[in-house]
Formats: sequence, C-alpha cells, structure tokens
Amino acid sequence: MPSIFSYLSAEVDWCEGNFEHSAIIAEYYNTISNAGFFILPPALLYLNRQYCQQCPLPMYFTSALLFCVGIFSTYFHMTLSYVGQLLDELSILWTLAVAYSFWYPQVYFPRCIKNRKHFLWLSGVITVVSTFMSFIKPALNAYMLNCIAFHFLYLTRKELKKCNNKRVHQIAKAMVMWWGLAITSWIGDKWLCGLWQMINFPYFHSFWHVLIATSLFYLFPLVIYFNVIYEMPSFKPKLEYWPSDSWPVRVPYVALEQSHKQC
Ligand SMILES: CCCCCCCC/C=C\CCCCCCCC(=O)N[C@@H](CO)[C@H](O)/C=C/CCCCCCCCCCCCC
Ligand SMILES: [Ca+2]
Ligand SMILES: [Zn+2]
Repeated sequence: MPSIFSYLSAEVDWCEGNFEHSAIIAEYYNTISNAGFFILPPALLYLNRQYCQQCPLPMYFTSALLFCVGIFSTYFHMTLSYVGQLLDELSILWTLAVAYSFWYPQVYFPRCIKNRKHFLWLSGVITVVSTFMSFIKPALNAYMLNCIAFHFLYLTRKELKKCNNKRVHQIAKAMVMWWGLAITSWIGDKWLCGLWQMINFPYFHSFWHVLIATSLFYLFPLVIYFNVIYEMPSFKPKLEYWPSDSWPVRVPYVALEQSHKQC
C-alpha cells in the first residue's frame, strides 16, 4: 500500500500530464503557476499598510495563511500526494475561516450571535468540524470550498446595492470577471480533460491558479473598504491604484483618511 506521502497517492490528478517536464515535479505548470500566492501576501501588507497599522492581526494572519496556501498547493502539484491534497484543501478552508471571522460584517451575523467574539467561536467550531469531515471524501472538498465563492458573491451584491462609489463598483466588476474566468478554467480542467488532451493543451488548472490569485488582488481591497466603513467610523477609506490610475496594469488598495462616514 502506498504511503500517504508518496507521489501520486492523492485522490485527484489534474489534466496536465505527470512528470512530462521534470523527474521530480509531477505537474510542472500547475506547480510554478502558484507564484501568485507568494506575491499576494507581501503586496497586500505593503499596499494596505495604513489599514494594516490599524488592524494588524487580521492582515498578518490572513496573509500568512495565504502564503501557506501557496506552499501547500506547490507541494501538492509537485507530488500529487494524499497529504499534499489535504494540506492544500485545509489551508484554503482555514484561510477562508480566518478571513470570515475577522471581516464578516456584523450586520449579517445570524440573530443568535451577539458580537464578533461569539461569531469567532461559531466559525471556529464549524471549521474544526469541517476539518474532520474533509477526511471522509477529500475529492469533494474542493467543490465545497468553491461554493463559498457564491456566498461571497451574494454578500458583494448586497453591499453594492447600498453603495454608489464608482470605484467600488469598478473593482467588484473586475473581481467577478477574474473569478468567472478562474472557475471556468477549474471546471474546464476537471470536466473536459479528454478534449484538452486531444488538442495537446491540458493547462487550464494552471490558469486557475493565476486567475484566482488575480481575483484576490481585487477581493481584499473591497473587504478592507467595507470593514473600514462598518467598523472604523473615524476613518474614510479611499480606493486607489498602484502604481497609478493611468497604468494599464494596476493593483487596487485602500488608503485611509481621517474623517466621517461614507456609503
Ligand atoms: C468577509 C469575507 C472575506 C472573504 C475572504 C476570502 C479569502 C480567500 C481565501 C482563500 C482563497 C484561496 C484560494 C486559492 C486556491 C489555490 C489552491 C488550489 O488551486 N487548490 C486546488 C487544487 O490544486 C483546489 O482544487 C481548489 C479548491 C477550491 C478553492 C476555492 C476557493 C474559494 C475562494 C473564494 C474566493 C472568492 C473569489 C471572488 C468571488 C467573486
Ligand atoms: Ca496530472
Ligand atoms: Zn491547484
């Protein structure tokens, strides 16, 4: 019986051919395309440094976990091992749990939850239970995790209805577009692999890595923006672009100004 650490012991195998470009890396392009998860955390911390000074804990925790997602996803695609698959999925689950615990707006808390401390406990219990359940059928975990994006889409829609800031709408549109392309690539790689192998282009899972990381570059400024609106009334958030507004490739971030409430 193969060990849970051995190469190719995972329940899933993505469309890209194994060991085609290297003897030690099972899926070469799926491995190197994780680079975005190593760039994202330091970029988030640097660009949103004013917010980070006010709320260091959520930012450092989430960034560290995103970095772990990068490490474990790289390890998974390099080995296609059972442990790699579980670490990849569990690191995503815990990153989502931590981000939700810190940033989920209080206005959407279930009625029985009175404050963020209670919400933290609730998320903690759900996450620990889900962690144990994820060992039952690891191949289903990724589908479950993808469903969380639909909840986030629903929240975004609700917030956009109340907000008339043009930049918020612009960034939300870009986030949804990149996520749409990402999820299409993820599903395409899983469901239409035969077709991609026939045309010799089985690389859609590596596109997923790049596209989902890109959508997270848009997601975090939005999450931070609404967190400032809801929970830091002495500051006014401003969405800006790095390096500047006029650049064709630009990254959004939140700057803080001392002021009163906005949308
Ligand atoms: C108040 C709400 C705050 C929400 C914060 C959201 C924080 C996002 C945190 C982590 C997402 C990382 C996802 C990267 C996955 C990379 C690893 C990977 O590719 N793993 C695959 C196997 O190699 C695996 O099959 C993928 C599993 C599915 C992951 C689903 C992630 C859901 C991400 C939700 C993000 C919403 C995007 C925007 C929606 C409009
Ligand atoms: Ca493969
Ligand atoms: Zn992957």
